[in-house]
Amino acid sequence: MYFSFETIPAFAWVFIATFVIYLIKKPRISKNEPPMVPYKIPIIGHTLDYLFNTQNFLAECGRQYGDPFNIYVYGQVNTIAGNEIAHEVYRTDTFSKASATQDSFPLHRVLKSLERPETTEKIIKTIRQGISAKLPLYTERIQKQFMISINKKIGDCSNPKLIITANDNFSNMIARPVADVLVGQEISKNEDVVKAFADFTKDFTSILAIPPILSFIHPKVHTQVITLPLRFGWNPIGKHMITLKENLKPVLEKRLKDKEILGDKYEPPLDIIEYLLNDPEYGTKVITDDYLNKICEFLFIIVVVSILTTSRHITCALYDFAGRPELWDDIYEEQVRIDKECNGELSSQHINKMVKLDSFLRESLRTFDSSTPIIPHRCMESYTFKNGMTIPKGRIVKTNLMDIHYNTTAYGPEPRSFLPYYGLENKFPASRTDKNYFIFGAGKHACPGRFFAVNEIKIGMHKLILNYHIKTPSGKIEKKIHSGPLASPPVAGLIFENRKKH
Ligand code: HEM
Repeated sequence: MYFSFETIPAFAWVFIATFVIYLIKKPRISKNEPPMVPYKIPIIGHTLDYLFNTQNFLAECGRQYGDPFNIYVYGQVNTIAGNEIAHEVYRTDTFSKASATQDSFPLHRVLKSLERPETTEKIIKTIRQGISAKLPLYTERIQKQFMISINKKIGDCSNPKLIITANDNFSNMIARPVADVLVGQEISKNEDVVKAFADFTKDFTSILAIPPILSFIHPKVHTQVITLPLRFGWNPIGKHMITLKENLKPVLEKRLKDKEILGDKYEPPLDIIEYLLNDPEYGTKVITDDYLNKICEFLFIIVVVSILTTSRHITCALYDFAGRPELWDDIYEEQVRIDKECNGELSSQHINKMVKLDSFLRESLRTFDSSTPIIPHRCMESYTFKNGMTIPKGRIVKTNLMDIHYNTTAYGPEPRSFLPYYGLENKFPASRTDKNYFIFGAGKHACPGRFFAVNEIKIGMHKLILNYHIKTPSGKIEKKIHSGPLASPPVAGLIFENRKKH
C-alpha cells in the first residue's frame, strides 16, 4: 500500500482526535462505585462483547464481579443490576425510566405531547380505568376481532400452510382488538385504521435502526442525529395520523350531536375515545383540528406501548407451543373443555379457567431471553444502594433480566429449561409481577397494560389452538433472533393445519 507525504497530517489529526476522545471519555470511577469490569480496547471498552456475546458476557461478569457491576459501552459507563439490585432500582424514585428512555426511544420528537410528564400519567390512568378495570366487558369484542384476523390472516388450512412471521409478528392480529378498545367498534372495522395501528411502531422504529456509533461522543449526539430527518419535516408516521384523524372526525362529531339530542337517553359506547370525551381535560364541545391532533397523539402513544410488545410475545408463545409436541394434547384439552363450557363465547371467567395456558404463557414470557429490557433507568441524583455501593447522578442502570429470570433459587438447578407449569404449581399468574419475574417491570411503574396483554394473548392462543395444529417447519424448537441484548421471535414461520372439528 502506498501512502503519500500529504496523508501524514490527516493521520496525525485522526490520532490526535482519537487521543482527545480517549482522554475525555476515559471512565472515572469513584471509590465506592460498583466494580468496573476491566477491558482491553480504549474507547471501545466492552461494546463488542455487549453487542455480540451479551448473555455469556453479562453472566461471566456477574460471576466474577457480583451484583451490580459497571461496564463501558458506546463510550458510556453503564451499571448492570442483576437479581439482587434491580428491585431497588425499580422501587426507588431516584431512578427515572422516562429520562433514560427519551435517549434510546425518542418518540417525544414526533408525538410532542409526550414531552409533558402529565401525558404519561394520563395514559397510565386511562389504561387502568378505561381498559384494565373494564376487561370483562371487552372480552366478547376482543374474541370477535381475533376471529376476524385469524380468518383473514390464516384462514382455511385443509392443507398445511406456512405462515411467515418475520415482518409483522402477527401485529395485525393484535392491532384489531386494540383498535376496537381504543376507537370503538365502528372505526375498527376500517382496514386502513387497523393497518395504521399495526404499522405505526414499526415505521417509527425505522429511525432507530442506525447503530448508536455517535454515542461514543455523547448519547445526545446520537439522538440529535437520528432525529434530524424528523425535525426537517420527514415524518414516517404522518400518514397514519392522517388516516386516524379522517376516521375519527365524523364519529366524534356524531357522538357529540347524539349526546346533545338524546341527553340522558344517550347510551355511551364502551371505548377509550368515549372515555376521553367525558374527561374534564380531554373532553370537548367541538371537534377542531387541534383537538383531533391531541386525541390522535394520545391514542398512538397507547398503540406504541401495546401492539409491538403484545404481538412479539404472542408470536413467541406460538413458537414455544409449536416446538413442544409433548405439551400439545394437555393444553389443547383444556381449551376444548373451556370451549364446550362457554359454547364458543368466552367470558372473563372462562379466561381465568385457562390455567394451563396461562402458566405456559408465563413461562414463554420468562424465557423470552432479552438480556436487558429496552427500559433503562437514569439515576437522577447520586444514589447509595443498600449494599453500600454508590453511583453518580446521570448514570444509566440496565437490568440484567436473565439474572432475574434464570435464578436458580426460584427456578431450580436448570433455570433455563422450559417449565410450562411452574406458574400453575406456584400460583403465579402470567400477569402478576414478582421478584423473580420482571417481564412487566416492577414497582409503581410496572406495566399497567399487562392484564390486557395477557388476556389478548390467551384469547388469541385459545382460538388458534382450538382451530389448528401448529408446528414449526423443522419440527423442533426454533431459535429466537438476537440483536445485541435484545431478542425477537424466530423467523422460520409456523405451519398451521385445520384440526378436525371436536
Ligand atoms: C406482553 C406485552 C407487554 C410487555 C412485555 C410490556 C412490558 C412493559 C415493561 C417492562 C414496562 C416498564 C415497567 C417498569 O418500568 O417497571 C412497561 C411499561 C408500560 N406499559 Fe407495557 N408491556 C406490554 C403490554 C402493554 C400494553 C398492552 C399496554 C397498554 C394497553 C402497555 C402500557 C404500558 C405503559 C403505559 C407503561 C408505562 C408505565 C409507567 O411508566 O408507569 N403495555 N411495559
